[in-house]
Amino acid sequence: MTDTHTSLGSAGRAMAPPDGPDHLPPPPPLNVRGQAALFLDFDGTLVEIAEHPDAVVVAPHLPELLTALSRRLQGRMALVTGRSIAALEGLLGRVEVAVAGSHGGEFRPAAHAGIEALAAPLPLDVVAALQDFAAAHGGLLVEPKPFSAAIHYRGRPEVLEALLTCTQGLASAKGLGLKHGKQVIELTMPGSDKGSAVARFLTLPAFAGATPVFLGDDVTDEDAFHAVRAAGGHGVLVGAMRPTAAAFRLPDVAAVHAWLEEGLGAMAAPAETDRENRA
Ligand SMILES: O=P(O)(O)OC[C@H]1O[C@H](O[C@H]2O[C@H](CO)[C@@H](O)[C@H](O)[C@H]2O)[C@H](O)[C@@H](O)[C@@H]1O
Repeated sequence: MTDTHTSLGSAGRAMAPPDGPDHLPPPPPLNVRGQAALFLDFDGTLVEIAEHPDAVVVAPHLPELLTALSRRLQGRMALVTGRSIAALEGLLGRVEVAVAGSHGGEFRPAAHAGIEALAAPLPLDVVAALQDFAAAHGGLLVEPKPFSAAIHYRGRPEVLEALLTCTQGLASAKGLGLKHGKQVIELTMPGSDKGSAVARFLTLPAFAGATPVFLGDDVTDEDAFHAVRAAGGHGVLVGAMRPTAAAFRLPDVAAVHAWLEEGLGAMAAPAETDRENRA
């Protein structure tokens, strides 16, 4: 099944460059000696897309890989997902990594910190309106989150036009953001997206002076690609080529895992780095 979605970032920016290259090179190895900061999307980047949000398969080594990377980067790493943090941890377990969830609506600034709300809760009547639409159209999946709600139309492309009319009306009436991802439309509280989440991480002491890298597959990751570019870093598009603000590309989830493992393998543990610095 193809994943059709809009060609605009969620902030409505055209993804640069619209007439840009038809291919992008693979990213350089993670800059282990420098001050790399690593930001990772989840669905389509760390796990393959599945027919249902609960059906994704987490590779057994993935939680350990993420925790090890975060430690080696001395906390300069975060997962930045459209899922709620609770849903993410339901799949991954409690990984020791900073996280932004619900498209930047919720924020855990460090591995062992509490979760901060960066947006007001979505009004309950918005979720009810999406559930009414879902019931009237053969039972689409509605995924409520603390600061956004997703309605999935995977396998039901015929409802897209009506769904866009419904969600655009709700977004306009309630002053909400609308994100059109892979076979999903999400309504979000205004003022937060993956770009604002990355920018917030970069203000934290742990990320000071870091050169950020963001890996993501979906158009909703374009806000984050813009944010890392603005901070002197770069985005890595995962999947098929499309107009994007990313500078590099990896073809699939397997290539992402291989790139992360290569980066981890090349990294000296902090204790070893200290020894090298003293030598
Ligand atoms: O930002 P992400 O971590 O990539 O999350 C984006 C959305 O991912 C999930 O939906 C997508 O993945 C599902 C499982 O592969 C798939 O069935 C669905 O069609 C995709 O849109 C998740 O359910 C959403 O809440 C996330 O916002």
